[in-house]
Amino acid sequence: MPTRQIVIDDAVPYAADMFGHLGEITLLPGKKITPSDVQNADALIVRSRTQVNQNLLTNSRVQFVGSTVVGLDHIDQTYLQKNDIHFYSAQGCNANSVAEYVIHVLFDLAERHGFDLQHKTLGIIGVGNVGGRLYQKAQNLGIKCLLNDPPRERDPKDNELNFVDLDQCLTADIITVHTPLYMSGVDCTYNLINAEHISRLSPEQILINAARGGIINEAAWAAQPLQAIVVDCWENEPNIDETLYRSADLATPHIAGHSLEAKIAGGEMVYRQLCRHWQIEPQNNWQTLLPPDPQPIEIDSRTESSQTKLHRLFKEVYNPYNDDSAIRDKQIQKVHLAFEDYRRTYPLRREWHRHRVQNIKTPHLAKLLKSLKFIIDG
Ligand SMILES: NC(=O)c1ccc[n+]([C@@H]2O[C@H](COP(=O)([O-])OP(=O)(O)OC[C@H]3O[C@@H](n4cnc5c(N)ncnc54)[C@H](O)[C@@H]3O)[C@@H](O)[C@H]2O)c1
Ligand SMILES: O=C(O)[C@H](O)[C@H](O)COP(=O)(O)O
Repeated sequence: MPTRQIVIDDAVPYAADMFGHLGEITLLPGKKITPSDVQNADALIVRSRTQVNQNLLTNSRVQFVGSTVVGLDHIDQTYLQKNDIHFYSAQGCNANSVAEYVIHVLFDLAERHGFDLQHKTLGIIGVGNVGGRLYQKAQNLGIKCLLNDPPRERDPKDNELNFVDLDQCLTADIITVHTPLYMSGVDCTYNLINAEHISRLSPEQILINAARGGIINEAAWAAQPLQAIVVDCWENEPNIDETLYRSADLATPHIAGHSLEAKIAGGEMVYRQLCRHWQIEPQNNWQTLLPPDPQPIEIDSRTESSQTKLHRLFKEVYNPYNDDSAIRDKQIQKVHLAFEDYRRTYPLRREWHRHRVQNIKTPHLAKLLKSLKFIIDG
């Protein structure tokens, strides 16, 4: 049998080590994969920056497409299905990474604006893999939540949670969206939070988009006085809107899902699916290449409040403002240029469960950290 050819987005970590025993690997920047690159490929492994459609695949022999991310707006699934091309998407691979990003942001906003998160309500629009994990974490932290997810609410079998309608959810102190980007249909999410909704928000409210640009009306959002505007996902990335960018309290370049664990999980889920598709036994030796866990973190202060201690801990683990300042510039053209480069060379970020915390003297905090999946020592 001729050696199989596999084209992979070079932003998939450990791709050659993971997929190398399945065939001949060609690594390319996701945005630059062309029809000629995939013409003789048997499998195509992408992230979100490759538009997978007829233009790309019409003359290729690709029979397997794997997307190592969650969003599906870059994939023409109808075309793949019509042409009997097996498609697999790593749904949920980065849910924890995004949920942790939002919690880090909440703690930072609480410190900057001097409020206690337990006195705030969090409105979660879209309660799937990301929204569901965020809800769990928020509950563990004693944050009251309002949940909005009409598709789940309509499902008679899905009765574990209480949902509210969008208008009710938009009364929360802090609102965060975690839906897919649907351009049409009964659950259309494009402009889901429209100018009318935004005009009714108060200056004390906070609005976060770490899902997809376009779910929130950006022109109205930029003009509305709010306590904080947090944007990770933008329309027309990387050429993001300057007015919204200058209005944002935190502007990150679509990295909420970019923890190392999330990127590896996405690649591994697709890898194992391709092994199943080609009936080849998966191998694990690439896992020996993973970086060691971070150094343990000490928390030994009995004086500060739990929230302050937690906030110090969270900042030590990850500070989203570093991802803001990394590309911030007075000239928007420089921000546009830095946006994609920074994402492709994103610094190492480890999820909470890779961190050990030691010397905790307050049992309440130890219990709370365990519920948030930090590893507690002593
Ligand atoms: N910023 C990032 O790095 C990042 C990372 C992961 C995912 N995302 C984005 O976040 C989205 C959600 O990710 P996920 O893994 O939770 O997906 P998911 O499919 O598990 O969850 C999406 C949820 O949204 C709900 N939903 C659909 N239409 C809705 C509507 N009109 N109103 C309210 N809820 C609606 C669905 O019922 C589902 O429960 C993804 O589609 C992706 O675009 C961004
Ligand atoms: O769709 C997703 O999973 C996320 O938006 C993810 O951050 C996309 O990652 P990218 O391919 O843009 O690096």
